[in-house]
Amino acid sequence: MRLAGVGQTYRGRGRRVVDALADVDLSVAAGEFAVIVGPSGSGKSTLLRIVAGFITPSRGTVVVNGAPVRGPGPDRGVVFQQPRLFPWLSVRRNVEFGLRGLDRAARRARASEQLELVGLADTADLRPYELSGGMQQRAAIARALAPGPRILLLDEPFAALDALTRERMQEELRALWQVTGTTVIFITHSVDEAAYLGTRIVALSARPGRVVLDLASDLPRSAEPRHEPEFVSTRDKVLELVRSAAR
Ligand SMILES: Nc1ncnc2c1ncn2[C@@H]1O[C@H](COP(=O)(O)OP(=O)(O)OP(=O)(O)O)[C@@H](O)[C@H]1O
Repeated sequence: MRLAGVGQTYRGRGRRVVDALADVDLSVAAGEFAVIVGPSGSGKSTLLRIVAGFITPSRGTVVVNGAPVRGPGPDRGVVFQQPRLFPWLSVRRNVEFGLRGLDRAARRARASEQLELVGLADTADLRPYELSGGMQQRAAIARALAPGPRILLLDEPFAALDALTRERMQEELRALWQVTGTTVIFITHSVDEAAYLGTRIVALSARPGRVVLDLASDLPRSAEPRHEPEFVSTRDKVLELVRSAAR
């Protein structure tokens, strides 16, 4: 995935103009777990929506898997802060939703595989509202992964969860990333989350968002990675830059 000179200016009603992103150059290699962190309003969601193909940027080019992005596609799966599951469909049917090209048996098999992967095999026939928030978000991740995207885009997926569930989900997502080999682009405003998850941490400045830090990170995955000195030093480095860029 490569962004070159990407800028986004929103033109609202009347003369309201918002410069959300300015001149972003960013390459994410296949298999990376890239976390984009920045203060509120730094254009993180805008950047994700551009890569997803939901919006065409005002300036610059976006290339995914060697082809320019012209809209959403099955090569990119998206997970939002709210799970956005269809309440009238079972969990299984929600996961099958993005698999319309396949026949019924193949859809079912693929959905079962994904539900197994996220630990929801036993709840496949329930409706989303019968699941906890963390389980709903796992179902949303299974739905996004079901078509086998090359890139998984997540926009603050754990922000609405309680602290313990959030930590568990972070660990599960790391494990999923390791088994699937999917490239991950993860948006957060939490510096801790960025330092914990990313193999690559990209920090954006306050509006308009510009890249102010692009750091490779290789935390030792011990029993308590958050207690490792590497975690603390990465977090402090990111925090300092995000703070000074927000001023
Ligand atoms: N569709 C839109 N029309 C007009 N302005 C918009 C639109 N979407 C976003 N903006 C503005 O662009 C700026 C960047 O928004 P964006 O949601 O990308 O930032 P963010 O870093 O994800 O913020 P947060 O962490 O608060 O979610 C904000 O000032 C926002 O008000």
